[in-house]
Amino acid sequence: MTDILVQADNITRRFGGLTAVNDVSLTLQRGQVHAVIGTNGAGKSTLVHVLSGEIPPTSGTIHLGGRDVTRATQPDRARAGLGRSYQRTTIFPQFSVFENARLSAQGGYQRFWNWWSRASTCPDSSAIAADALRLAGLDAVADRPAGLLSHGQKRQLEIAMCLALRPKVLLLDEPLAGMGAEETERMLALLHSLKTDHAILLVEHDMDAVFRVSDVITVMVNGSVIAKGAPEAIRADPLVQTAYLGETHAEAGAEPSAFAVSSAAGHAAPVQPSSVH
Ligand SMILES: Nc1ncnc2c1ncn2[C@@H]1O[C@H](COP(=O)(O)OP(=O)(O)OP(=O)(O)O)[C@@H](O)[C@H]1O
Repeated sequence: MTDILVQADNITRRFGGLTAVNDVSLTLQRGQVHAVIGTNGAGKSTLVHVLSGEIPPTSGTIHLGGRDVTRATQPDRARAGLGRSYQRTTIFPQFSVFENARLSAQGGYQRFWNWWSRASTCPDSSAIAADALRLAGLDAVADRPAGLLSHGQKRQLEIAMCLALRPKVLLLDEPLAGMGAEETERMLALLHSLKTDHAILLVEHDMDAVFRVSDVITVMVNGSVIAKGAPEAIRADPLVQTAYLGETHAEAGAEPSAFAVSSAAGHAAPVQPSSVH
């Protein structure tokens, strides 16, 4: 059985005369975090929108688990195992953390409607929600109103709500935005633990985090892929250095400041799975 869950081939997306995504191909594989990085306006979010089914590609094809979903709707792709988180928070603040996860589970769990029983007593969606909260490291705060969570915990809850739909693939658009150092560590540990059973696409501006957690990195500039490979290869790629720094710096052999790593040894610290709370 192949572990390639998503195969996108030659994706192009135009907005009028602007080519936001230009002939991009990528695969998402179970067990891997595949990051897509690039300067502002490079086309990263547009690519995520196309993969999730929010907008159609102008051309190209997308296969999910071997099935052609290029023209499938967003709900159809979600049912086929594609989950996504958004840059904005999408939780119900007045509901408890558990209720948020359960509502999400109910959205994805299909059963004959039972008119006379309360939705909150549905054992299936409750079990799925509890599972998703445990995976996301939020079981200890399950009863808290979601609006009272810290920013980092809210982002974890979004991922839990995504997990409650029981996806095989996670498309994560800037999950670290606005997070402090401790929250970032927790989220990286969560991504590290989730990749065992999922294929993860990560769009993220925090380069230190990207280089620590990713197995594969695709670099986009002006809609096109200029490099793809393991983090070490991407860090050393002259084309990438030029794109991020400008030619003069790259020729002088400087490391792009965006790729600077935080550890004293000069290597990014590995993610510690045990730090998921
Ligand atoms: N709905 C739209 N209509 C017209 N142009 C769009 C639309 N969405 C995106 N674009 C344009 O497509 C290009 C790529 O945008 P996109 O948001 O995908 O880039 P990005 O790499 O995600 O940028 P950022 O890192 O700033 O979020 C930009 O020039 C943007 O202005």
